[in-house]
Amino acid sequence: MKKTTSLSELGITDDISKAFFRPIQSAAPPSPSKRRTKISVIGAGNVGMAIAQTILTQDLVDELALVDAKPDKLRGEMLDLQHAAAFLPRTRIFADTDYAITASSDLCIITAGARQIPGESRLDLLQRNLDLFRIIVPPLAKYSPEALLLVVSNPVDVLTYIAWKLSGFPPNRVIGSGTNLDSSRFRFLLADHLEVNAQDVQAYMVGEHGDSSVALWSSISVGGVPVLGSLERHQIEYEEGVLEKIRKAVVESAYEVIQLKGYTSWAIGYSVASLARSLLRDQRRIHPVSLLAKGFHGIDEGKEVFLSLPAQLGRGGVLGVASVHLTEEEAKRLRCSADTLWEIQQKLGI
Ligand SMILES: NC(=O)C1=CN([C@@H]2O[C@H](COP(=O)(O)OP(=O)(O)OC[C@H]3O[C@@H](n4cnc5c(N)ncnc54)[C@H](O)[C@@H]3O)[C@@H](O)[C@H]2O)C=CC1
Ligand SMILES: CC(=O)C(=O)O
Repeated sequence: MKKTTSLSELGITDDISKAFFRPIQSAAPPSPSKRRTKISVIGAGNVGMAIAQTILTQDLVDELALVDAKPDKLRGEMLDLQHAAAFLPRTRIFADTDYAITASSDLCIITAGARQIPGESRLDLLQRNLDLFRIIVPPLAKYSPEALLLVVSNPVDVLTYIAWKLSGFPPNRVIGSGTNLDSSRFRFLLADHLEVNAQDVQAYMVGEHGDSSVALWSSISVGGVPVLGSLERHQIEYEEGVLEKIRKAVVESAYEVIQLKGYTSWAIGYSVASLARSLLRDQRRIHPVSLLAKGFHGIDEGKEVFLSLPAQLGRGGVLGVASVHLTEEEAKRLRCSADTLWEIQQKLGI
């Protein structure tokens, strides 16, 4: 791939900066212990670029590396972002088809791969994206052995398991974006219905990022007030059918966007940038993300599946799983999701 045209390539040397700035007397070089933070985004498609641009506007890193298999598209995307430099916090952006540019990343975000066409489920993408992950994950692990891996490509839960196996990383450093997005959709629908701000609604979807995701009704609160308890106190009846309709609306919202515009991108961009912030800035915030879920809520210890549960995220990756209460029905649905994913994984031979 052709390199960015820099001023030095045009024969303009770094010495020129001396015409503008002279060092102060007795200045020491920058401290070697002050490391620059770096994120690599693999896949410069709709999702990868939405994530990249959200990361840039939120000033999350010093360096952003982009990798894709299509060199022209990749260079075009890189230049387009670089041309916004005058309006953005200073971030060094570079791109290549060679994974060497991802070296020493703090966080690698994988978005490469096939996406659903209308009518396809996320699980339908598995075989195509499994083959890609065999190409993508080993070099990422080789060039950034200390990095956190954040998987976005679908089906995200099974691919997070695969990334864990292929990387050899400890499970706390391999995370799937999971139901962080589904939970945002859930909060939006609830906030819209209740006419409140979605940021004041605490509500989690857990389990598979997909058709079998589980809504945790008992833990929904608005401004700290538990919603179901409050309805009961005011003797407002609600029906299980209504709750299931809202859950279905969350699940179907991705299909609707794909039907209408061909893909989803903006919401996943913000969702992943929020995860990147919690991880790299050690925010210790709780996010529902896909993690190694065996042993939680009755999921068999022998079943190595990745599913979303509310987890505390920080610089070390997954710091812990929140002890949220699940009703017996919710736990049963979660175990059902785990069984489905486990059966799929058994057939992969990984
Ligand atoms: N987890 C989630 O919540 C969400 C996941 N997704 C998933 O994200 C993935 C990407 O979706 P889009 O960006 O819309 O697709 P896209 O088709 O726009 O982009 C995919 C990119 O991957 C690149 N690619 C293919 N093989 C590669 C390789 N070996 N190395 C590097 N790059 C490679 C392609 O050149 C393309 O630029 C899909 O699997 C989609 O289902 C999408 C939205 C939300
Ligand atoms: C495509 C997808 O996984 C989503 O938007 O939820």
